[in-house]
Amino acid sequence: MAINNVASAAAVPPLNTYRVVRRAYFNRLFAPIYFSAVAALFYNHFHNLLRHLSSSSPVAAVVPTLLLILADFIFALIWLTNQSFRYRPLIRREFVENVEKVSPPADFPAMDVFICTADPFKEPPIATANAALSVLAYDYPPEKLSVYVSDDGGSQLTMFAFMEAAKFAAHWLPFCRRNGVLDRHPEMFFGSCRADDPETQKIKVMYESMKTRAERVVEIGKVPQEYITEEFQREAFSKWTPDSTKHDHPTILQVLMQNNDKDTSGAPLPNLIYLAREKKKGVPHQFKAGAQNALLRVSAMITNSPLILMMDSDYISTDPITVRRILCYFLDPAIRPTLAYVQFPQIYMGLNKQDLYGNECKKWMHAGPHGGDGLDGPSCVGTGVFFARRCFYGSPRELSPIDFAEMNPDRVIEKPLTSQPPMDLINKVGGCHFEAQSKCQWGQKIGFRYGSLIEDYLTSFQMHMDGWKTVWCNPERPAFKGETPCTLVSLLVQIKRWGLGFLEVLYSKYCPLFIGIKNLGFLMGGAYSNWALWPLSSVPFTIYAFLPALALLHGVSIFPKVSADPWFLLYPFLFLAAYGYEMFEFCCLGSNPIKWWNAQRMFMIWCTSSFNFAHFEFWLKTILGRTTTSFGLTSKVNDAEHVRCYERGEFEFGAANPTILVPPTMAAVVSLVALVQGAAVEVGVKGRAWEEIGVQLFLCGFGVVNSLPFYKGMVRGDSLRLPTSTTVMASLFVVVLYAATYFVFKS
Ligand SMILES: O=c1ccn([C@@H]2O[C@H](COP(=O)(O)OP(=O)(O)O[C@H]3O[C@H](CO)[C@@H](O)[C@H](O)[C@H]3O)[C@@H](O)[C@H]2O)c(=O)[nH]1
Ligand SMILES: [Mn+2]
Repeated sequence: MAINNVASAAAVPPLNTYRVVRRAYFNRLFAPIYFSAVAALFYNHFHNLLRHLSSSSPVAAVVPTLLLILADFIFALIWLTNQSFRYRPLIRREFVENVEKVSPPADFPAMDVFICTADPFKEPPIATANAALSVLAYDYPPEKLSVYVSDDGGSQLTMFAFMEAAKFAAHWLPFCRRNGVLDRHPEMFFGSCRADDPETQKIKVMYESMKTRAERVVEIGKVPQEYITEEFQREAFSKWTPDSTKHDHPTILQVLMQNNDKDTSGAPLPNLIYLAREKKKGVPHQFKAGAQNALLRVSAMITNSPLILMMDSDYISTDPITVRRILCYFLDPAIRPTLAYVQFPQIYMGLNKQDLYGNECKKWMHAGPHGGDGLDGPSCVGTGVFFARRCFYGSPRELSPIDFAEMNPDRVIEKPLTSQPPMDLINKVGGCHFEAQSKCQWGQKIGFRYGSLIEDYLTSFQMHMDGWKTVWCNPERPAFKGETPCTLVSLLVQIKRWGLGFLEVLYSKYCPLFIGIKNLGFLMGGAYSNWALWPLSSVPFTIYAFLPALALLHGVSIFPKVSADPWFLLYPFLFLAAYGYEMFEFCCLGSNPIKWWNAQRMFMIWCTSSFNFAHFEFWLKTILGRTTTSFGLTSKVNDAEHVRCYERGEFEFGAANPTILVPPTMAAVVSLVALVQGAAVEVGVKGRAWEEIGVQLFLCGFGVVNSLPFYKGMVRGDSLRLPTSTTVMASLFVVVLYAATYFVFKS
């Protein structure tokens, strides 16, 4: 049934409600005060600039002032656009118990689930299969549920794991139903349950055998003959020709389970479909966005469900009623017509107690969407998100042109899948030349949008500009949980990719600062701008990490003297108020001050490292006119020693190529040296009044406190210490910087 047909507007029991959080009102009082202080700071900056221009040594004074103006301007822009998220955050509640009163289960809309995976060695197929099992077991009519796996790795190893998962599902689904299991992710369930009754024991044995087989094939790198026992398996594997590679193979589609198959209790099973879209060397495949668009088209030919759940391979569902929960929005006649998607928060497993690396991303992954929800809705984060299929095809008012009538998002397929899907059409739409030949502007006007490594952000931005609205759903029991890199270098590389993705949007014709504010207004446009400006934070953080310290090393004072002077007092006010509010917001979102501290420290490291490298890569790419050629998939296989170190709460630096660690190490070195030089030589030996260089001493001290894990890493004895070569290289660069800035400060 199409969602538009469900429930008439009359006498619908409430499905959802919301309220604005109280701190929004406090912020409306606080923000104008802070804004006035920012304005005063700029008045002071420009006043100083004019003064310096007429001084006797203008270069030494003007250059630092200009850099500080630039840094503070970017800080101010980020603060200003961040107000969008603080203006009207919502708390929502769903009345899941009313869903069946609005629509009987037989009339629920069908749902397709898309799971993306890209490499069996970085994303273990058993984990992806577990993710699929967690959604196959949703508390939802199975004949209305279809799970599609997109395998950009085009690997038999992944398909094999899914064949095993299909066999296991026939036992697992009725087991979960019968026992009211809440954790329907087998690995998680068996990890936390004692399995002392015979039924659970039996199913655990089955699971372990499936896991062993799936892991074994990855270990040996192929599916051995003795594992291929059925004719349909032989047929499926024969779709790989001897010259098939990851980057060159035809479309491979295999239905692994379908509605006319029955589980062990006799109930129908959901559909489970494996897809490896066609790949050819030299034809751009647009990474995850390309995979999702192929899924959109292929699924249109088979089930064309009006609702689509998107999940990454490192993501699992942790609450079986989640589909019913989102129906509280998709069945609400007041919300439904313009609702593009319902986004759930990214909540991660495996974080250490105090979230050492700030992976939770409270500010961006929680405060941001929470605040966006009170405007036109949160931006999309790519996983744990339920879309209306319709939103990929034009604005709510107007359907875009489509390639085939089958792709019409409003086309309803009433009968469950029981026969072979139309392979001629599927080969066509799954083909790697299809988009280039289509007149429908895939990736530009329809489907997931191309042009940024963070397709989720760009796509949702354009959907909002098309007039769609979105919802942030954050239930008490998390609906999804995911994995996140827990090694420092892989995290920094991931953040670099995200930074590059934002820069690709910031410097494109879709720059939210212009087109966003123009189309969506100051608040919503500001919200999208805030995201896009994220990697630009590297400019002020790098300036503040190096400039005050280098100036101090040259004995130059660049800030107002510490005194009761109001121009000086601006500094502590702006610093403490910004930091204080952020910590307060963190705690309001269920975090604590230690996690906040770790997150702010990590953010500085991202800024000096990941975002600077993202800028470098972006400009290199722009100047050389290259398109992005690599995604830098995060590996989900963690080294045990790294994990132990992380769990102890210590930074682990060991990596084959730690260049990405050089800039934060430089910041650590320069802050420490400048602090010692400032306090001991300037104040101690030369007898300079400390008030003159007080702000610089404080900033260096702040840098030192934030760099403590780096100093510890330098002197630690274990194998995951900060490599000496990195420290030496960073120190050499600091010497170069010191020498280079000599001419500025001594001129
Ligand atoms: O060519 C590719 C590359 C990646 N992926 C899939 O994309 C997903 C995300 O990859 P991962 O390495 O885990 O990246 P993350 O940085 O963790 O992903 C986050 O950031 C992405 C970009 O914003 C979003 O799309 C994701 O949903 C979000 O979880 C995974 O399922 C991959 O299998 C593909 O399908 N094809
Ligand atoms: Mn991921």
